[in-house]
Amino acid sequence: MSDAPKPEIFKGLAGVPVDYTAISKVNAETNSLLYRGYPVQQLAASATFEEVAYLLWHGELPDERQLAEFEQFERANRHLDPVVKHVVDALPTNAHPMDVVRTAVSVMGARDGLTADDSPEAELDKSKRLFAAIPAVVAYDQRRRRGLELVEPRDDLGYSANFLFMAFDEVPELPVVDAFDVSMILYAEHSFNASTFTARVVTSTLSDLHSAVVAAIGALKGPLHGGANEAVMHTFDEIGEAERASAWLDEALAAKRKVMGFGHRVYKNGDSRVPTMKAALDSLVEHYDRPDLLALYEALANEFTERKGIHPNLDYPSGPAYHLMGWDTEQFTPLFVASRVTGWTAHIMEQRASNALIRPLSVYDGVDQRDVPQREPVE
Ligand SMILES: CC(=O)SCCNC(=O)CCNC(=O)[C@H](O)C(C)(C)COP(=O)(O)OP(=O)(O)OC[C@H]1O[C@@H](n2cnc3c(N)ncnc32)[C@H](O)[C@@H]1OP(=O)(O)O
Ligand SMILES: O=C([O-])CC(=O)C(=O)O
Repeated sequence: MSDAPKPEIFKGLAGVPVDYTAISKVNAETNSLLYRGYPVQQLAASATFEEVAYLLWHGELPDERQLAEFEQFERANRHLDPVVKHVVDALPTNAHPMDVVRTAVSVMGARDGLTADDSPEAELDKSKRLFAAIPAVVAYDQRRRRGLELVEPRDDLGYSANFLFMAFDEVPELPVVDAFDVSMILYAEHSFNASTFTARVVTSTLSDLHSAVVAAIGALKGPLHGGANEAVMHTFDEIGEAERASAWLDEALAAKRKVMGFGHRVYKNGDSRVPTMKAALDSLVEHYDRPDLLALYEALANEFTERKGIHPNLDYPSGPAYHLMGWDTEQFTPLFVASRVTGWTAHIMEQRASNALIRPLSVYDGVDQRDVPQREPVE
């Protein structure tokens, strides 16, 4: 090994700014999150997810006419492509739903007539079509696992109501639609998180939009990132009831386990999105009359934050919220995909508009140069 001084490295790129972005601002100091300048809490309170998607792509909220046009486009592109359905049907029901949605997006890419066209118009068109098409994959995947038939979309319903309708074959009640829409808005965008950065790395090689989204889905699947919303529900199942939270935590901490749904790379004093998602969870708890679930939520959050000073992130309230709506636990992260595809594609377009190949340096830390041993030729 060389004994030359080693340059400083920033493991996990922690704290390293790598580019500018105009899409969102995560501010840990003020505990705030802005999408194109708008506080996410205000958007969650007064905009629909369709409006937020439009905002992320275009930089401005739509006016009435623009929104009507976009809604019409989204409703016209909601159907599950029969070829995608055929592929999904061929996958085993024990395949993880994230593998299914990743495969479905890959099939969509291979079938997309615009794959090679990276003009801004084509990229926007592909983004909107992915946004419209992913809910049918996620909803159908849950149904096929339950042995149920595909439910066709309804074009008289908004994005969130229709998404839930395709999954559960009934028009959901308003508090449920509202909570779901809030979750979609909060999950939509979060600057250079691991999956978005992955999408930007793939785009930086001048690869296509679908390839970047497929790679981003792979990054989101991990439990340190989007997979945590599923993991939170497994934790709740393990604990069972509020009274057991403290004893469960004793064991988890003694075993040096990570407690899923807590902690964040950027926010160290709490995730800006949690109060809004917690309010949505509260309304669901009331709607479904599940104070027991809320008691467990509070018991674990209070105990862990008090002991370790580590706060819940967005996945902590989202997990139980999706559970109350009736989603299977393994479908929680695909719901995150359905939302984050808006942020990913906005970043893909931003990266392409001002591209530089992303290729950092490594510091070699292996054996010094040496010669390959010469073997005697075998007689
Ligand atoms: C939408 C999202 O993607 S939000 C993130 C979702 N992910 C999770 O909820 C998974 C659980 N959380 C974690 O693993 C981490 O908090 C991360 C990966 C999100 C952020 O991690 P980092 O910024 O790299 O912080 P790091 O992992 O170094 O944590 C610092 C210390 O806090 C501890 N810590 C952080 N989060 C947790 C946690 N959830 N449970 C237990 N300990 C934790 C670490 O073990 C570490 O302790 P140490 O200094 O004694 O080694
Ligand atoms: O920003 C991050 O590192 C993770 C996160 O909260 C997100 O992607 O929403």
